[in-house]
Amino acid sequence: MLDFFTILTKGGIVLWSKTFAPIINSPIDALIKEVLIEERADNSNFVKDSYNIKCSFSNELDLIFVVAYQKILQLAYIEELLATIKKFFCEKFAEFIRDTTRLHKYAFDDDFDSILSTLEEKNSKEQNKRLKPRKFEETKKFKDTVEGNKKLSVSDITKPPINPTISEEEIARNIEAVRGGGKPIRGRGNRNKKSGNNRSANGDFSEYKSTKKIMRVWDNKLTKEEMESLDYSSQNETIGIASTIRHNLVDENNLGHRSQDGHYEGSRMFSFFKNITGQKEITEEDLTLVLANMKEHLIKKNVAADIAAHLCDSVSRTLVGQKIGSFKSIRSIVKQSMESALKRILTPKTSVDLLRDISQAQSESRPYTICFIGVNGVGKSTNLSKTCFWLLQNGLKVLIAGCDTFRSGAVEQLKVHVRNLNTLGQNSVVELYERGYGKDAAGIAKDSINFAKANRFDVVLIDTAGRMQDNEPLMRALAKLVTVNNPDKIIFVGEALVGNEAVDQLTKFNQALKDFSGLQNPRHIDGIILTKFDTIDDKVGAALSMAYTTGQPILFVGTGQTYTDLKTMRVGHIVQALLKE
Ligand SMILES: Nc1nc2c(ncn2[C@@H]2O[C@H](COP(=O)(O)OP(=O)(O)OP(=O)(O)O)[C@@H](O)[C@H]2O)c(=O)[nH]1
Repeated sequence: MLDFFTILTKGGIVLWSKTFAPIINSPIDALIKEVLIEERADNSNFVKDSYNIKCSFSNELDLIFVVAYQKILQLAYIEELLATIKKFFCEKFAEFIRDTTRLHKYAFDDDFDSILSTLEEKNSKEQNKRLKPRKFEETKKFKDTVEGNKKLSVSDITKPPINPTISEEEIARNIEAVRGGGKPIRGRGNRNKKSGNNRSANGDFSEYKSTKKIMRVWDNKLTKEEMESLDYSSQNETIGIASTIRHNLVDENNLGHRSQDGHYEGSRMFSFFKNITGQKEITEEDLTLVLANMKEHLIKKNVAADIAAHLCDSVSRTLVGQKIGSFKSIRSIVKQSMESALKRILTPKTSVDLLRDISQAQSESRPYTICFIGVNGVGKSTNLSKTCFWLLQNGLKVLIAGCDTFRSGAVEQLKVHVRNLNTLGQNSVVELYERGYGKDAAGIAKDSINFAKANRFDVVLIDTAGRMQDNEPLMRALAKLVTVNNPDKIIFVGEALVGNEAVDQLTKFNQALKDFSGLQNPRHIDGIILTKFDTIDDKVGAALSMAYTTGQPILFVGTGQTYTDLKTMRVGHIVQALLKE
């Protein structure tokens, strides 16, 4: 009659369960989501698809007892079953439940079967009584039917009483019966299962609940039910039917597994249970699966794999041992904690107010110098020009230093930008300082700064050649340029398209600045411009990887190929995009 019964902690650990029929569409998932997690009104009764699901809570031991059965059934004993199982289980296993230092086996199958059969038997007797004509004659309904010619429906007769209240005495009586103090309880079909010392040799467990063995009396006074219960003649046929039913109704791929103590553990449903949590301390085990999913998710968003792993480890360290409120899913807690971690990483720790810094330099009567570095083709020259446009819009006088003396066409590219920018701004003043190709870039940068100082430029933007992070001679040349000129800001220009590569680039650029500078206090990357942001949809992981690797802010993001496609980064937007499913 039942489809499923489970006992789990509010922390989501299934202590014991029994599946009577394949569960379709996982109604328990819906129960957890709609009733428990979202804390909808009446959280002990729930109808989902073809199921009625009822649960009962033991607040003392933080347990949930859940039963599912077909909603077309009117099972009058469900409340009583839940109450009896709850009391019995809590009493029997209280010590185990409270001891969270290790896993315990909850050998509860036989007790459960006995309680269920007691109640089923009791219920069927009560129904039989109600169905006896003598009783009907006494009922008003019967009189109405006779007098008013009204027909009785089956449900009029069999419907369970609404909101039956189960007394403590009744529950105690049920338990007493199961423990052996009561009358024999008839088995429910698993007679050949060896499950206790009190079983008779032939597997019939009518004696099971009594410590004293009661022999069957083989007289001819068997009731119809007793006759049926002893008739195994159709067993082979039943097996055949069962295999057909299994074939048609059970998705073998979706079957769960059997636990060490032989309990069937469904697949999806259980994993969902593991995600709910009550007033308990979070353990590493609770987090494993959710964090593995989170790591996968971040990597899909293009976060470098190592960084995704570090972040998940740090979230785990933060959460393990924390006490958390009832029915919050581990997933939502992890998400919340990850959100804070992401915000922390992405929020600038140093000033991103370039205009204020420039104004400071103005007050010192010197040009503010910014050096753009990065690997080949990432958009250094283009985004240097966009930055220049922004500075010009702010009324500043800008000198661009053409220090890419390596790639042919680099200087001409800058000339075009300077011409464009001068045309665009009404009172803009931007000039290019260049000495062609093949010369020492560090020297050209130095000359340009001197020129800027002499000619009262507010800012010098130094364009450098693109170089791969493993090219030592070029990295040495870059370190020299930085050492000689000591720019106010070293901006790393990186593509938003990179994944794992981002970490390698940044680490090696910083390492080169340190190793090849010959300075006691070497410089490092001060900020980042993330280019081609318009091409990555929500795969914004590079922003995180770069900020994490350098500990420096993303000053701007490049969002296209025009001068206005330079935006300041909104931390909230990046975090949202990173966590978006
Ligand atoms: N979609 C898009 N394209 C960009 C963006 N920034 C730069 N680009 C394009 O990227 C290409 C390379 O840009 P450059 O500025 O020449 O790159 P670079 O880093 O100076 O190149 P090297 O000097 O060879 O290292 C050009 O076609 C740019 O138009 C951006 O934010 N979005």
